[in-house]
Amino acid sequence: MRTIRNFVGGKFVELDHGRRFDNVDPATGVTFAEVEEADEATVDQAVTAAWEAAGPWARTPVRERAELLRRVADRIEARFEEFVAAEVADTGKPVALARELDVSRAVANVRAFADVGSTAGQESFLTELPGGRRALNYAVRKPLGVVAVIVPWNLPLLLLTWKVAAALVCGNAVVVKPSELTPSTAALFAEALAEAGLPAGVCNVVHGGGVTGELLTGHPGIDGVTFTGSTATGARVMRAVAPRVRPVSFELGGKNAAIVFDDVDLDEAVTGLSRAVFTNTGQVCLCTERVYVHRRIFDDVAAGLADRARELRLGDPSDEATTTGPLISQLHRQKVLGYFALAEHEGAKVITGGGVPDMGSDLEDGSWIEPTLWTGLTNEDRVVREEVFGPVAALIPFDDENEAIALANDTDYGLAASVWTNDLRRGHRVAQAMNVGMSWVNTWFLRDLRSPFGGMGLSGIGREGGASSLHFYTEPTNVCVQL
Ligand SMILES: NC(=O)C1=CN([C@@H]2O[C@H](COP(=O)(O)OP(=O)(O)OC[C@H]3O[C@@H](n4cnc5c(N)ncnc54)[C@H](O)[C@@H]3O)[C@@H](O)[C@H]2O)C=CC1
Ligand SMILES: O=C(O)/C=C/C=C(\O)C(=O)O
Repeated sequence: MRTIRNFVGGKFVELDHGRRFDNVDPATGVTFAEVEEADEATVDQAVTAAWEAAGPWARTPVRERAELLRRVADRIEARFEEFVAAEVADTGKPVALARELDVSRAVANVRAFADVGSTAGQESFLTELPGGRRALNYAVRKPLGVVAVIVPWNLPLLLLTWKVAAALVCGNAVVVKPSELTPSTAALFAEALAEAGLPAGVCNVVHGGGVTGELLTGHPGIDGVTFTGSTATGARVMRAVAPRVRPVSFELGGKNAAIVFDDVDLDEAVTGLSRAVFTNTGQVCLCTERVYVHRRIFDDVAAGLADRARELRLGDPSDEATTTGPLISQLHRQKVLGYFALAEHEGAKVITGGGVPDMGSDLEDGSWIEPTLWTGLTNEDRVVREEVFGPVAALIPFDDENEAIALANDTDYGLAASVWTNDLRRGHRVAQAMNVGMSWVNTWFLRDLRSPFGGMGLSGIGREGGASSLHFYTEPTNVCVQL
């Protein structure tokens, strides 16, 4: 069986402590690789390698750093299908989705940050003082140093490249910890870095779960942490870095709302909502789990969305026609099934799904789940308040715009929202009234990588993307020169 190793100081290292964990295909339940777990010494070596590489890398001209990143993007593109296969094996997601979303976005992320980083300007102000004196203020941005990058299992390569490319173009060195459930594309990415000629130690990859994560975030050599994952783990990371007061960037969970007004083109809205609820088996932080629908079209939207759910093709992820894979693990399925039971206990009417599908003998040990829609719930119910992170949504009627806004904003999260209407003014007005980091009108998950991305409330701290990433991954020193 293949062994996935840690990448430290530009090399894959073999550990002799014997601690390994299984890499399981969630579509079949079959273990197909094993992974060496990074212990304290390995994490320390990775941080030390990063620390030693950080100075020379920061002094490398930004256009050279950007050029190197473009070579990394070329290497991912050259090995595109290998990356796709690795992502499919780790996550069980359909091959078409891995191509269209995960690996394409990885290439785009790396190129986007090469561009953003190498074309960024700096702030400057001409300061005019009483008596005609003048001064020039300008800010020089410096990398943080060594950044810990901790990413989850739902979009493993997309999220890894989103953070690593931005950190590197800014002149930081990084230590990345992918999820223990999805280590494969991080290992391939390390190979792509070496092929592109990234100096040893600038990017290191350590494997493991929460224990390895804590060794990394608690390491005194870490100068900043960027994390995507659950709110509970985000809080633990914050506690780990608090004694050394290091900057954090957190993109956490969501309980995202869609608002559907009665002037929509029904077919178009239902198609968009179906993407928003079911993409990646509902395992995207941006996925919609609350759909507020104008009462006049409530039954039509519910019926239309239920039809779309039934049309999804669950099956072998390597089949080009498959639209929907399993959940990431049996453990996660137990959590989602717990919410199915809770929804029924809270009085939900299940309009489609609600259980475990019969997938036939080859896939029966996978963590499959039925796309599920509920009506009959209110904002008081726990399933309407807590993140499920599965292919589920509650549909709730409203009577007017103000009520819809109040219902959508009635949450402790604040990541994303979508508004569906053909009234231009209402679209802008309601999108702006959402207490979220990202608000879409008549679409969902349409991304411009230069835009700020992140959430408020329990959904996170800070923004990444475009200039927001450059701000997080650097510290400005303001210089004031009297003229
Ligand atoms: N993007 C998102 O919004 C995501 C949300 N989730 C939510 O979180 C729930 C739990 O999923 P998990 O895999 O347990 O997410 P998690 O937040 O615990 O895991 C994310 C990453 O953090 C690492 N990690 C875990 N404990 C850590 C610690 N103490 N210090 C540093 N790193 C640590 C994990 O190994 C993984 O790499 C899901 O059911 C879902 O609701 C999960 C993944 C992504
Ligand atoms: O488009 C992006 O940059 C990110 C999308 C999704 C997540 O961050 C997530 O699911 O965690």
